[in-house]
Amino acid sequence: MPEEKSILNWVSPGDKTGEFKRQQSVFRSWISTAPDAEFPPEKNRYHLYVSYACPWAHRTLIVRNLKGLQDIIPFTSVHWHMGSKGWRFAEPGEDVAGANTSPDPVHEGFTHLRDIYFEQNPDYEGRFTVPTLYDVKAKKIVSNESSEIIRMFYTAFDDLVADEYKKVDLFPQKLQKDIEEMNDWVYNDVNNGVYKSGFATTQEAYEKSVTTLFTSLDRLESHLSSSTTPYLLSAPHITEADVRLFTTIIRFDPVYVQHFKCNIRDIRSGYPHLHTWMRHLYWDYPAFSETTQFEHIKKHYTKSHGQINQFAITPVGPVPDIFGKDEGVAALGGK
Ligand SMILES: N[C@@H](CCC(=O)N[C@@H](CS)C(=O)NCC(=O)O)C(=O)O
Repeated sequence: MPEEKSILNWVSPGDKTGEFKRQQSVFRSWISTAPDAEFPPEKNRYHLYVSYACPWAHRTLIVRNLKGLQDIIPFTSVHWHMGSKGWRFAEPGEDVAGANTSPDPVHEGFTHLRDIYFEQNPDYEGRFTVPTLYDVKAKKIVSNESSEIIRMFYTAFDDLVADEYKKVDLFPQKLQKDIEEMNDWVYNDVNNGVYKSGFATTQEAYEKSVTTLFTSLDRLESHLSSSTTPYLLSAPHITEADVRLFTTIIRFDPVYVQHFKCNIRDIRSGYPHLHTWMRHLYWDYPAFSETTQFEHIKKHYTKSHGQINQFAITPVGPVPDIFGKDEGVAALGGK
């Protein structure tokens, strides 16, 4: 494959700005209860392909769990390594950490996620990304945009889940405006900001992104310090804003601080409110802890990005990946 065509070139070699520019997702259909819907909600009809390493896919696993969709939407995680053909499935008999890290159970013989994209269109030229929500019956990709997949999960399957899950409202009417506003800057500066910092190929592009990232982390810290509840928007329960921020913050100390050079501060010693908020979600809600696989997270980034880490050595620390709920840096022996 010529260099400029490699999917592992995160900044196009011809781009003098050195800035990472994330592409728009291509598949944007919706699962809907409308009478004539192409993709109606049905148990076991849809398969969710994720990577435990990926923060965008992680959103969908958390929401699937919070909304009680585990028996309705099966999922498979790809192997943590991304090579020149993109994400691959585990091979038969291969031992990969985490539940559902099997070969593709839907398509016998498919070895890579991209095989599913080429099944749709042999001339497909977009990226082969997780999450991918796939309709097994129609053999079609419904969506590969996490922000939309999670919103489908909020309500589309409500007729199929128990009442306790129907009640889970991650996008309540009265907070929608606040959530959208926060999504806007948190997506650009934080969720995508770590990638813009880490993939930058000029000093200027890196510094611009990393400075914006930390300004926005400061803003989140101050936001949480005045929250009247343990959640981001002073809501009495988890909302979309918590889910979307969590998947970046949980990866921050283990990977982004060193691998993406996001090291002005770290979460555990520099952001007490974010640290408490993150550990509350992780330790008190299985939806967050059961879907977090630190081995995938650490190995994926450090062993897949040859341009950043030539020898693919995964740093041992930080230790631990996450502190216990009531521990802090002092647990390391410091005061
Ligand atoms: N906007 C997409 C982004 C998804 C995305 O970029 N996923 C990454 C993994 S973290 C991926 O699969 N990248 C493969 C590639 O770009 O080749 C979403 O939120 O669903």
